[in-house]
Amino acid sequence: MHDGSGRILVQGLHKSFGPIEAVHNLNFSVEPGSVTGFLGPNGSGKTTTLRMILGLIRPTSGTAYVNGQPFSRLPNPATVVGAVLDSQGFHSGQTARTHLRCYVAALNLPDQQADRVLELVGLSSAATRKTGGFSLGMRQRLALATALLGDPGILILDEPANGLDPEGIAWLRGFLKSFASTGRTVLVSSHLLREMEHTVDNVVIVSRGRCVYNGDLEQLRAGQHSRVFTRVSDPAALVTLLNQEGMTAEYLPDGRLVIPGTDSGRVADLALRAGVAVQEMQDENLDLEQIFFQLTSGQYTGAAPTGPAHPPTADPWAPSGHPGPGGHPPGLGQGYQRTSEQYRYGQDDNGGHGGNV
Ligand SMILES: Nc1ncnc2c1ncn2[C@@H]1O[C@H](COP(=O)(O)OP(=O)(O)OP(=O)(O)O)[C@@H](O)[C@H]1O
Repeated sequence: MHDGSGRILVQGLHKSFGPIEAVHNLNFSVEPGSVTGFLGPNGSGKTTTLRMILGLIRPTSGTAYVNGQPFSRLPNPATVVGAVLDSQGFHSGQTARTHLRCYVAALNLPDQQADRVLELVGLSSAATRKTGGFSLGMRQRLALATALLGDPGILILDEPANGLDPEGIAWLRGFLKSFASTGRTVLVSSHLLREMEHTVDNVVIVSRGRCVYNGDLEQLRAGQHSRVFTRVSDPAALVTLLNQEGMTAEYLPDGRLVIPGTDSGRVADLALRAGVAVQEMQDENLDLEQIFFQLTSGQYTGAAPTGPAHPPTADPWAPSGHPGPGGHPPGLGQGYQRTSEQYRYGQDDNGGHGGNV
């Protein structure tokens, strides 16, 4: 029997498709009573992970538990988990109600459950319309309605905001928050932080199949996410002292150093101790979007964040075939376009994803 906890637990999950390592040693839990965002750039392994949680593909190693059980062992899974991985699979000639009634029959539910879920997702007025004429937003709602048929305690949705207009996103936000507020569990993936920023309470952020942050969104926002750009007379001497103090620094192509997780006062003190002259110093505080970008090593190509501008110069960091200046969000500076490993000084113990964040 499942434990009824409403908890999703992912332990050491790993998936390779031949030479492609889609998911690498993922560990996280999703708790009931809150909305958890599963965030990461395209191709970072979100869908693969959700499919493993739902027992649709077998992990190379590791396990995912839902209510204390692997999904495949859940009795009556539709009453435990409602999932939407794809909102395209409707028969275009069927009405919304007929589509739902097929599932109602398969799940042995009362007929009126179809109309109940249509009402929950705000589609009652479209019950008799053929799904072929549905907008993307209506399809998303109908897919959600299908997932809700078994009155599940857990919802798992893959990119449910894709293609929704701002009104649709606001509706989805209200729906998911109210679902979670009744003590139920929501895990929702997105490659756009901005879409989910006001919807989720907790986030699991993945980049290249690895977890780079797992925790409270507010803590991520409130954490120490400042960095300093500086030009000094002897960068190597300053970097040596920074490293001794447990800090990291990177060289920018224009000769400046960028030092994450600190402020100009501390850097000035260290420069004095190192006996180097400071020629230029600038503080920068990262907003949430920039933090996300930094955590995902510049893989993120979502909505452009705002921030202090940096001089637009030819981008020597951009890998060939990738956009140069203008190909990355404005305001981030060139330091965020390249992979961190290429020019990082000092320690980096989390795979090069901005260890100070
Ligand atoms: N069936 C498969 N066969 C081979 N490679 C796959 C398969 N499924 C996924 N991949 C690869 O695994 C990696 C992770 O893909 P996945 O779809 O899980 O990422 P994602 O974060 O959901 O991306 P998106 O937001 O674009 O859907 C990608 O490199 C993808 O090409």
